[in-house]
Amino acid sequence: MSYFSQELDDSSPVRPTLPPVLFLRCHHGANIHRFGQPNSAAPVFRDVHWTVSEGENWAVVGSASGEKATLFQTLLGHLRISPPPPTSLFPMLSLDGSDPYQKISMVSFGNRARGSGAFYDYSARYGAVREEDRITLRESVFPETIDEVVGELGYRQREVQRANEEDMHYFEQLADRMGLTKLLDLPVVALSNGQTRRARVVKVILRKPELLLLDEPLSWCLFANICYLTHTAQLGLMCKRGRPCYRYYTSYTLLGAHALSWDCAYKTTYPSTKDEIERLVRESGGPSEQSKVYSGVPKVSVDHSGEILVDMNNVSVKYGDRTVLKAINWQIKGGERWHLVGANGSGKTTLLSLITGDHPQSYTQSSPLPASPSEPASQRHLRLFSQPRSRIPTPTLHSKIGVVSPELFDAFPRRTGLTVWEAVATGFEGVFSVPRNIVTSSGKPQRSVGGRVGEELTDSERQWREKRIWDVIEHLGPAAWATTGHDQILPVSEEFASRSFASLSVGEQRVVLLMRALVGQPPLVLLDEVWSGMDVSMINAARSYLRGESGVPGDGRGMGKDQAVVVITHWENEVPWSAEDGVKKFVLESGGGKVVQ
Ligand SMILES: Nc1ncnc2c1ncn2[C@@H]1O[C@H](COP(=O)(O)OP(=O)(O)OP(=O)(O)O)[C@@H](O)[C@H]1O
Repeated sequence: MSYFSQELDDSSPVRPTLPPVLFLRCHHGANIHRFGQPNSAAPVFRDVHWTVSEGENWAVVGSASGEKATLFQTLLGHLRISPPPPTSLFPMLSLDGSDPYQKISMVSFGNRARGSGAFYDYSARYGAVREEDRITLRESVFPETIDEVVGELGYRQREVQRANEEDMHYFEQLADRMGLTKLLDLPVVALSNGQTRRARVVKVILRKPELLLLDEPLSWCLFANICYLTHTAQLGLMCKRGRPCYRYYTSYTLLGAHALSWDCAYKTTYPSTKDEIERLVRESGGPSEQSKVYSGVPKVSVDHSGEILVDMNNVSVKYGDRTVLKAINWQIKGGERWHLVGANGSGKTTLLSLITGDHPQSYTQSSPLPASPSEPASQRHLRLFSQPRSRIPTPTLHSKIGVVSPELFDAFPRRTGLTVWEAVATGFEGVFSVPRNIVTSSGKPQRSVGGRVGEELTDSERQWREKRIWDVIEHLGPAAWATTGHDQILPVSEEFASRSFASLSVGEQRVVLLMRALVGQPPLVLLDEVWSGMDVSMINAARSYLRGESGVPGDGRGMGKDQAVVVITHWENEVPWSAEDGVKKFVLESGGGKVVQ
C-alpha cells in the first residue's frame, strides 16, 4: 500500500526564475561560535571543513542530541564562524547582491510554531473555527489579496483582490504536486499536521530560496513529492534526521545525497556515494525491513483478552458537508498493541481526539444514524472506559490516557519553569502543571509528584509515584542513551531531573514527554509520531523500555500486561512491536476504517 498521495511523472511546475547559484563553504578549519561568545570560548563546532556546492543534496545525520539543530541554526545565520570568510556578513553563502537570509529557508516538523513558548489550546481546531482563524490556505499565501473594507451597512467585510497571475499559477501547480488542491480554500487551522507541513513547504518554495532545510522529513508522508519539487524548482535540499534512512533519498534518482555527521566525522559508517546508498536501500528497504528490526529480539506476547477500554460503533465526524470519519467500528482492549495508519488527512488525529475526549463530537456519538430506506437503522456509540464521553469527567479521562503527539509537543508550556521531574510528574493527572514546594508532615520540602488541588496523596501513593518517576527517568533518560555516564546512573539521572524542561533539546523534550505519558501506567497509551526529533540512541532505549526488555515485564518497567498502546506512524518499522508479537493494524482510508491482520 502506498502512502504517497501522488505518483511522480515527468511534467514539472515551471519556475519563473533563473537557476540558482548555490555555493556554501566553510573551509580552512573554521570554528563556529554562538554570537556574544569570544573566540577563546569553546566553539560549538571545531575545525570544520565543509563545502556544499550547487546541485548537491545532503542528509545531516548523527546521534548527539541537539547538534543537528545547531548545525541548521548555523546555516540560518544564527551562529558565528571564525575566522569569517572574507566575502560577506553571512559567511557561508556566495553572494550575488541579494539578501543572503532569503536564500536559505527551513521547514521544521513542529506543527504550529509558537515561538513564545506560551501555552495554546490545540483542541480549538476541532470545534467551530473562530473568525480570526478563518484565513484560508490560499489567503495565507497571498495575504495581499485580502482587504478589509467597511461595507454599506457599516460592518467590516473582507474583499478579495486578485493576486499576481503568474505567482498564483505557480502556487497552484506546487499545491497540486503536494496534494493540497482540495484544501486551498479551507481555514489553515483545520489542516492536519501533514497537510500543514506540506503547505509550509509550498510557501517556502514560493519564496524562491536556494537551499531548503527540512527538519525530520522522513516522518512526512509526502517526502518523495518534496524531493521532486525541490529538484524541479532547482533548490538544494538538506535534511536533518536522527537515524539514517536512505531509501527515501534515492527512491527518486533525481537526488544524490551526502551524509555528514559532526559527532563521528571521519569515522562515519554512513554512505556517501550513490552506489553505497543504493546498496543500503537494497539491504534495508522493503517489506523485509520490519522483520530485520526484530530479528534476534525476544518475542513479546500480546494479550487480546483484556477488558474493552474504547468501544466505537458507527462513529462519524463531520464538519459541515465534509465527512472526515464515517461509520468507524473499533474496539481497543487492555493489553493490546495497535498500529494506526493512514495517509495525511485521513483522520488519525481526529480519531485520537475522540478517544481523549478533546473533540466536541466525542459527546455527540450517541444519536441513531439516519438509515437509508433499504437498510435497518443502526445505533452509534462511543464508549470510553465503558462510559459515554458525557459521563466521564475530563480529569478522570486525562489520568487514564497517556499521550505523546505533535499537538502535545506544541502545546506543552515552556514558560512556566517546569523541571524535567515536574514535567514528568504532570503525567499522573495528564495536566500541564504540578503543585510546587510540597511540605510533608515531617516538615521537609519534597519534590512534587503531582496530585489534584485539595486532594492529599497517601504516603504509599506518594512513594509509588516517586518510584515511577525515577523508573522512567533512569530507563528513558540520559543514563540509557547519553554517550557518557553509564556507570553513574543516579548522578546522571539526578542532574537530568533537575534540568529545566524548556532548556532541553527537541529530542530530549520529546523523551520527557514520553516519560510523562508512561509514568502513571495508564490503561491506555497513545503514541502519535512518538519518535520525531529523537536520536537513534533515544529511540533504541525507548523501544526496549516499551517492549519490557530493560527489565522483567510487569515489574513496573516498560508497559504492563494490561496496558493498551496505539502507535501512529506511517512506517511499520517504527512500531515497537511486530505482527509476530501480536500487534494489530487499524487502517483509515477514504473516511472509513478497518482492522487489517
Ligand atoms: N474544522 C475543520 N473543518 C474542515 N475540515 C477539517 C477541520 N478540522 C480537520 N479537518 C480535516 O479533517 C481531516 C483529518 O484531519 P486529521 O488531522 O485527523 O488527519 P491525520 O490523519 O491526523 O493527518 P496527518 O497524517 O497529516 O497528521 C483533514 O483532511 C482536515 O483537513
